[in-house]
Amino acid sequence: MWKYIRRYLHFAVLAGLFMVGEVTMDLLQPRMMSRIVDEGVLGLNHGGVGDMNVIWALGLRMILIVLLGCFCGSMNNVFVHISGQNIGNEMRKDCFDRIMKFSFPQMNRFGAGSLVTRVTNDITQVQNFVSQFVRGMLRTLLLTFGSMYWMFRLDVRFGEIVVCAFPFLVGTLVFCLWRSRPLFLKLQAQLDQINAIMQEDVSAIRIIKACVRETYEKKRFGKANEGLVGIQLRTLVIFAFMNPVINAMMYLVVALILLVGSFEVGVGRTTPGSIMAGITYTTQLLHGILMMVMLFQNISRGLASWKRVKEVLESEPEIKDGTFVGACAKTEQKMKLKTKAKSEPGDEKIGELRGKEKDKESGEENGDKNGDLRGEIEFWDVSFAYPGNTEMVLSHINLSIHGGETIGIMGATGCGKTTLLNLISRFYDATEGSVRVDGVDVREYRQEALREKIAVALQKSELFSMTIGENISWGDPNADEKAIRRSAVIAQADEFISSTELQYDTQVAERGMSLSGGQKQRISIARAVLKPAEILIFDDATSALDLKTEALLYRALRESHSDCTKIIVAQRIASVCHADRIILMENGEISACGTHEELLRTCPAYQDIYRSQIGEEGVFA
Ligand SMILES: Nc1ncnc2c1ncn2[C@@H]1O[C@H](COP(=O)(O)OP(=O)(O)OP(=O)(O)O)[C@@H](O)[C@H]1O
Repeated sequence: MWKYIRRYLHFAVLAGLFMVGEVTMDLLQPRMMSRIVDEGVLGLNHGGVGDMNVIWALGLRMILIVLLGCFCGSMNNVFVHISGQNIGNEMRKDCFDRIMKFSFPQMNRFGAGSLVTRVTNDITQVQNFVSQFVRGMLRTLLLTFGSMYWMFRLDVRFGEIVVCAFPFLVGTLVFCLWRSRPLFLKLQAQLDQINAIMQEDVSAIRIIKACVRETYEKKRFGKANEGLVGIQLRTLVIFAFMNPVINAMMYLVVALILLVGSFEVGVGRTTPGSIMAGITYTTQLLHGILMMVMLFQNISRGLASWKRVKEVLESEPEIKDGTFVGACAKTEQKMKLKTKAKSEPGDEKIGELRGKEKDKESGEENGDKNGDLRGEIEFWDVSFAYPGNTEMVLSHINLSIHGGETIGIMGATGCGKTTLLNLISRFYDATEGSVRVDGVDVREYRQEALREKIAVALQKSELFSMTIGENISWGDPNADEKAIRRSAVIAQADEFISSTELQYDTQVAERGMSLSGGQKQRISIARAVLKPAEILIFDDATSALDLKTEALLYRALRESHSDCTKIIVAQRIASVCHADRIILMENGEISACGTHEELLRTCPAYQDIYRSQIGEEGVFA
């Protein structure tokens, strides 16, 4: 936390200085009151005759002190909040940056609900803790020890009474802190649960309504909410006992001071004004201690929250960046020069691939390792198991995809198609073997450089609450209106967008709730198509489109993106029949590879799929 505090230490120091000013003014007042009573009212120094001049002079000085105290207090608040808010702001930014670098398993480990609680509620608690610490701790300490000092100065016995009460007060505080800290950790964990249920329920509201599960979800949410209330009550009970206990102790101190003070006045060792000042100091001390109670609540909660924020900040991204920045910035000119490389299809053996690699590496220099390659992908004996699992989801995949080639991938659900694609973008690292893009192992790339080469459209379209145009240009923020419209035309989205009143300025509701599944998919495809990438991946991205629209889309794509490597995962033969090669996957392995015609002739599994979809034959003719 010091790292954050250090950046705004100057504000914290200024806050501290103003706090010293404020407390000094507070501590001066009882002394003056005592003099007004003793000298001005009772006239103890003038033979028992009161002195109005003393009352006026000290009264004016007291007003000045109050005003100065007010100014110092206000300035202290300003600087406390500047430092607290800025520290919270920096932490939120750092947490967000860190989360963006998390691998998927890391995301799963924390859970979306917990991450949201940590970045919002937990950081607010830490922010409060810092503010309270800077303001409250210093004030409490100065007020407590300052009051004690002045009580000793007034009368040694007053000081002794307070010193005797002090260990009991501190003991009560420590006890409460010790009992409440684990509860605060539980409180934040319970908030995680509530956030997770809220997120799930809000995004699944349609299915909840459709299945009439509102009552069930209400109960689930209610249970989590009751859990939160239970923990909150347990925490409050601890502090609810603490306040009266401390109050009682302090009133006992006041009573003792009155008792001892009356005796001392009787024997002429002290004055009534000093008793008054002693009681005021005791009240200040009480305020100090009560503030400490508040402070300890915030410290306790803030420390529990800081532990959770620290877990996020200290989680090292599991997927580490390489240094290779690739030749992705090598522009259009190269794109035009590049001739489409469509060599003979077929699996290449690792030995041949390694031989090819050597040839390429001979030309590698100054980061231009991959020379003129664009959109070439190779899988070298790749096997993969999800982190924490031992079962291989992919085994011994050997595949070479040439730049500009169109590859269709088919296979039963759960056979590993998406997993295979995830390895290209390096969302996961291969467990064995290596994946290479443009001749370079994906682990050597800076992730940003690698992913700049790749545009992805998924089956579940993620849209944002912005206009349709902005959703499309999200793929390339520099794209102009013409380019946005062009990609929408390719994605067969222009027609329905143009038919709306605001066209590309139509606002999309959160998560695209205002659009149909097919419309969402087409906008996502337009976004992917717009991105100036070398590899275009469609992971079941056209599943919600009718066959005619899908056929038109792929035809437009073939014309507009002829140089781009295209990988199309689909369940329908109609979606992949025009691909240069179709790969059939079974249980994490490539079971067949060839053109549509070749597979129809030679592959029984493909023939089965074809027969089951025969009603659609007209479309892939
Ligand atoms: N994050 C994950 N952690 C653990 N196992 C996973 C994870 N994601 C997928 N799997 C498992 O990996 C296997 C392959 O999943 P994958 O999503 O690649 O299949 P798929 O062929 O794309 O399926 P579909 O056609 O249904 O989308 C499945 O058995 C799945 O349960």
